[in-house]
Amino acid sequence: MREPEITGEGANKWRDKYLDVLEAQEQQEKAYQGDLQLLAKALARVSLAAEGQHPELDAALERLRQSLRGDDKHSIGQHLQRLEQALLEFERFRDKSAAEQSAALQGMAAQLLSLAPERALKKQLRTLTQDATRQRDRLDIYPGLLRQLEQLQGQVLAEKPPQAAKNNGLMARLLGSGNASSPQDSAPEDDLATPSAPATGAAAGKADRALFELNPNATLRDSETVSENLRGIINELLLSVEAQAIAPERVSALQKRLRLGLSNADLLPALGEVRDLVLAAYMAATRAFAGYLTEVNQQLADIYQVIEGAAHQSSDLQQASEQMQQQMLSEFAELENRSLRAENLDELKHQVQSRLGNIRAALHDYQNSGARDHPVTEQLSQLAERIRDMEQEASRSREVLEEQRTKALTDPLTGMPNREAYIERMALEQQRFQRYGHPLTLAVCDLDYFKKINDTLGHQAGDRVLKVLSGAMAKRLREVDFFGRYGGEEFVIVMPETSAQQAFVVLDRIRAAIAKTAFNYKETPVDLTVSIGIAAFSAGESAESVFERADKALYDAKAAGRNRCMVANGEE
Ligand SMILES: Nc1nc2c(ncn2[C@@H]2O[C@H](COP(=O)(O)OP(=O)(O)OP(=O)(O)O)[C@@H](O)[C@H]2O)c(=O)[nH]1
Repeated sequence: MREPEITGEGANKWRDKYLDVLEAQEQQEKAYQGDLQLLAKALARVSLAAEGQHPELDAALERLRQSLRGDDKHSIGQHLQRLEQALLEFERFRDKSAAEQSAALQGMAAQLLSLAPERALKKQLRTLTQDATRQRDRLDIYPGLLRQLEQLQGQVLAEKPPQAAKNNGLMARLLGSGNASSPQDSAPEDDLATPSAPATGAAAGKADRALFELNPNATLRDSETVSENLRGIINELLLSVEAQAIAPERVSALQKRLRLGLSNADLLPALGEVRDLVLAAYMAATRAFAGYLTEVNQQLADIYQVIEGAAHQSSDLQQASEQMQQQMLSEFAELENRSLRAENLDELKHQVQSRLGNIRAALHDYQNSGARDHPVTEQLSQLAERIRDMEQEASRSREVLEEQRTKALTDPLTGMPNREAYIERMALEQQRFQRYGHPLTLAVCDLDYFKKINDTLGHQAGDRVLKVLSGAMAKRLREVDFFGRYGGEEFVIVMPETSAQQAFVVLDRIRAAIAKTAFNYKETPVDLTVSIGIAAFSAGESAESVFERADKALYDAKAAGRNRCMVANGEE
């Protein structure tokens, strides 16, 4: 068959169309080539900018650039693959180096904190440390943090004469080097009457600022003794775990060594001993509980066996038995389930006890269902007896756990609730505040010139003051108020159903009473005053934010001359 002939006009039309398409394609290709070149240029620039981070990454980037220039026979695809590997390696390296930088920043901040700078600087240093911890993956923040640290360092060092910093190196302060207090240290900082009693020695004079620093170049002399602060911390640690119960001789030997004063050579072994005692206490508790659970399991297995045997008895009995078996199986399943979900020992024990109670009730029902005359009943009643014993044991364990919990929430020095207890109580009060909207006020209270008491009368006197003062304040508050030690010489007071103004009236009365009270330490009068910052919760406000405002008000009270209460701005 013949092809239809294309006329001259038709042929022209097709050619024009073809030429148009060809031109459009050529332009597209040109544009594509242009984009490709721009992309290659941009990639080369970016790769140059990324240089200097890590040697392997640099090498991979160089190869990529060569390939982009066409100097390399390998394809870009191969180089990109290698680059990806180098980037993964770099990411690991970057995380590690971020962690190291963060640790170094924190270490530097800790050193400055150990020089006991004034409150505002101390606070800024702590914030900086928190920032370095919270955002440690963000390398871009480090230059800013370093600049901040540099400024703070300048301010701290301007505050502390370099001489004092040099003579009282951190390690020396930690260990109470035996140097006499420098005149700067013992000079009164203010117009408060200086108590007439002589300082109780250099160790006591400097102990207050002790912080532990690992300094590989520190020179240690055997005559140096561990500062009172460190001793206090170790003692508190021993008191707060059950070490006394499991290794009383080791604990009293360690306490004796601490009382007599540790030489530098003894310091590390003593810390090792503390670590071992704490671990031993923990392991003993874990072992005891594991033993208890094994016993529970054994009991449950015994019960199950007896019930299974009973399942083949008379039909009435069999029905009762099957019913009980069902109940038991579901109790076992529930026990297993809840044990897995339990978040702490206390909860776990509670679960075990309540499940055992259910199993016992099921046994009781079974015994009352006509099974009394059956020989298996005797076995069951023996088992029930044993389960009762176990329940009593579980209840005793709960009491012990409750005691431990109370200990964990109590500050061992003052016997007052500690910061953990404050956090717990605050969360509760905040929930109530959100639900009912009744006024809720927080106050932060700080002893004035406490460092001077430590410096002039010694650390033990300081401890005594903290104890007496906290008792004096707590007893003047209502039952519903919360009073706790937040840390150091700082206390917190949570006052439900109280506005900032009402809190001011109460707390200012307490402040005045403290200022008027004659405190004595070994017959030496001690002037005690407190400054208090007060802030009331406003709708939707977080506990941290209220604390910050109360703390700021406390700063203001200090700055305005101390021995006063101040309400946070805008609440008067
Ligand atoms: N004895 C004793 N001293 C402590 C304890 N905790 C913190 N300190 C000391 O309390 C002192 C607080 O000193 P600073 O923060 O300078 O405050 P301050 O001397 O009270 O001065 P202002 O608060 O500005 O009036 C430091 O010397 C700490 O070592 C403790 O448990 N016992």
